[in-house]
Amino acid sequence: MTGGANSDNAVTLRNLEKRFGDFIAVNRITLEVRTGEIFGFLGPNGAGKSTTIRMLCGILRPSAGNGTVAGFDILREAEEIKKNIGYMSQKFSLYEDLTVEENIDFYAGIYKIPGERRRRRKEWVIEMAGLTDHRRARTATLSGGWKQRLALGCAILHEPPIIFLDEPTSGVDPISRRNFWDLIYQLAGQGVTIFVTTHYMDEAEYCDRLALIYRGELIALGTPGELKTEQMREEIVEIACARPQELIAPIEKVSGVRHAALYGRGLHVVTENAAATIPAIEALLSERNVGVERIDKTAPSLEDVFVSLIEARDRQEAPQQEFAK
Ligand SMILES: Nc1ncnc2c1ncn2[C@@H]1O[C@H](COP(=O)(O)OP(=O)(O)OP(=O)(O)O)[C@@H](O)[C@H]1O
Repeated sequence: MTGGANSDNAVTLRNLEKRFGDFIAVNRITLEVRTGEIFGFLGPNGAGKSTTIRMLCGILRPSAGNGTVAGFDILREAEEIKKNIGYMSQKFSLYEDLTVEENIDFYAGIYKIPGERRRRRKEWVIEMAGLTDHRRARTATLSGGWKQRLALGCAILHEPPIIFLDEPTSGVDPISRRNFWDLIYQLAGQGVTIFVTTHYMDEAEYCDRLALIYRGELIALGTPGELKTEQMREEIVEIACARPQELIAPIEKVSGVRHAALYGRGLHVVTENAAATIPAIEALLSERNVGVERIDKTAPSLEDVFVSLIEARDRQEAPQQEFAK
């Protein structure tokens, strides 16, 4: 296969698998990412997200299966893929001892960007990252948000059509995260495909489509809206009350209740049947003399959906096992 920017799919995976000895880190994942899409790749720690991204970027060889990135075969055309993607990990890959400009020059050299285009791209990165007044500052002295935008700029100096971001916002403050996502939207608006892993549910909501992986397997795929309406078999009861943390254990003993978790100032209870659960919880709370400000059936959040899908998978595989985040 030869590469091509005109393909409808920026990424395709067919039964992609990675084994480390006997351990299966990525288990036959099949999916497609469309050109220009912001695709979120989610899953608990150790689910296999980074391993998948490393195979897609041509850094790690799959044990089985195949795939393409920017139209290039991940098994046979890894070098072409590296030229056509940007990759940024949570570690940012910046040289702390170098200045902002020196870091940009270093990456421009790696990507072999020639003269005039190099100057133009360098100015673009400095402006995009808001570093005009700090271009000669040592990178070590920059705040986390600035480093993050500089790292993104360095990763996309060569204007790749596809960008892989592996937990790009971990460890930066909420305002910086928001600014970072504004940049992501701008890039996607220009037709760039974004493949991003994150642990933050608000960021998952910003994605066009999401894949959830767990223990190396793909367990859900769809838009945030589809996942909330189609993937969730249980219903959610939201409770606003005092001392919600003390109520988790007794509520989880109510018949039909699968799980209860703190949510804002109250609780989200995952149940087989909200209509039956609400009176049972009301009775329990009145027995304990806990005043309830509000108790209602509500739409699930993405976090509810993910917790529910992961717990369902755990029950299928090992009925006694508890989900450890
Ligand atoms: N080189 C390796 N050798 C052996 N096991 C590995 C190797 N790389 C990853 N693993 C294992 O594969 C599993 C998946 O790891 P991976 O880093 O892909 O998870 P992740 O979903 O990215 O997790 P996190 O959110 O913590 O980054 C983990 O159990 C990890 O310990």
